[in-house]
Amino acid sequence: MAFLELNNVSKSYGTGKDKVEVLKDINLHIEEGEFVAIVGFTGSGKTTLINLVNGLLFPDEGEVLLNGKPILGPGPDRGVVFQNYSLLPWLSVRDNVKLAIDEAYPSASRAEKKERIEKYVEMVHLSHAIDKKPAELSGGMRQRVSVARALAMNPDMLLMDEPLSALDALTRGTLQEEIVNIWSQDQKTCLLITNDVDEGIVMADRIIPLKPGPKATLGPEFKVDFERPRVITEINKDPAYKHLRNEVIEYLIKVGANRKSTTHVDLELPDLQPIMPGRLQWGKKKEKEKVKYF
Ligand SMILES: Nc1ncnc2c1ncn2[C@@H]1O[C@H](COP(=O)(O)OP(=O)(O)OP(=O)(O)O)[C@@H](O)[C@H]1O
Repeated sequence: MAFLELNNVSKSYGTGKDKVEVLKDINLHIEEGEFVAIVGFTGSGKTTLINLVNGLLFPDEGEVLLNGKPILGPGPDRGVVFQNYSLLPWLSVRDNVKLAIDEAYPSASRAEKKERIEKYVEMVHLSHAIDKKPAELSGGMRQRVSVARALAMNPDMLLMDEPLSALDALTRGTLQEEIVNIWSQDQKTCLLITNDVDEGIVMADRIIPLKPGPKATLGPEFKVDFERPRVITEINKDPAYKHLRNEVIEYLIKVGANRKSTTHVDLELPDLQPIMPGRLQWGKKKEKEKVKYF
């Protein structure tokens, strides 16, 4: 039994002639401690898929099981990081994180909660900004708060729905590295939704494409065997990296073209960019980032 199981899951919105069949026959098994990236096209149903795991949606057919039990709703066992940060603007960093801790540890003492808040805010390098409000933070800092808030609940699983897609390449790279570092310390099970193949390769153990919808289903998995920590400036010189990247991209282009020829719908491809010298070199620029945030 896998830690997370989606068995023959289908999900539609609407009824009658307005019915949209978004996901069809999704089968996904994730082992405890594994980091899986789902990479897919805009509008293919990635958020629908993560909401089925989060417990905000329920399948029309099939089952979603966590630790062998059906998911009945959201819970502190699953921490979620969204694309749009979803912080409460009138609360400080401290109080945004506290909200999550209050939910996950309602009977903890005030001192225990304080210690926990400070530990996770420090983990994402934001101690200096703990009393600031979201409006006083950059996009990258806000996303760090989201990550701290999700982790502070000590969830069994971290769900990330395109958490970094609104960030610039440097901040994105730094946060990818930080999330992976935290993941490797805590060995949470992670499900990442992304439209960036490089992000999947740098972060995940497996990349699984979600084919374009309607009736989107999962494609074949691509194993990512590179040793960790993965530094993009190192692995992008590796022919195996280029080979894997091209394999995933070629697959996505192929399924995108097939779907386009049968549906007459204009598909927006995921973020497929050629490898450029200097792109995503956060390994080198991390020091600069530190100067900015510490
Ligand atoms: N509540 C809803 N009611 C009706 N249709 C919906 C609803 N939510 C999503 N859809 C439709 O389902 C499809 C998949 O949406 P979803 O948000 O899961 O895709 P996505 O892959 O996450 O997209 P994006 O990459 O643009 O965020 C889209 O066609 C969308 O319009």
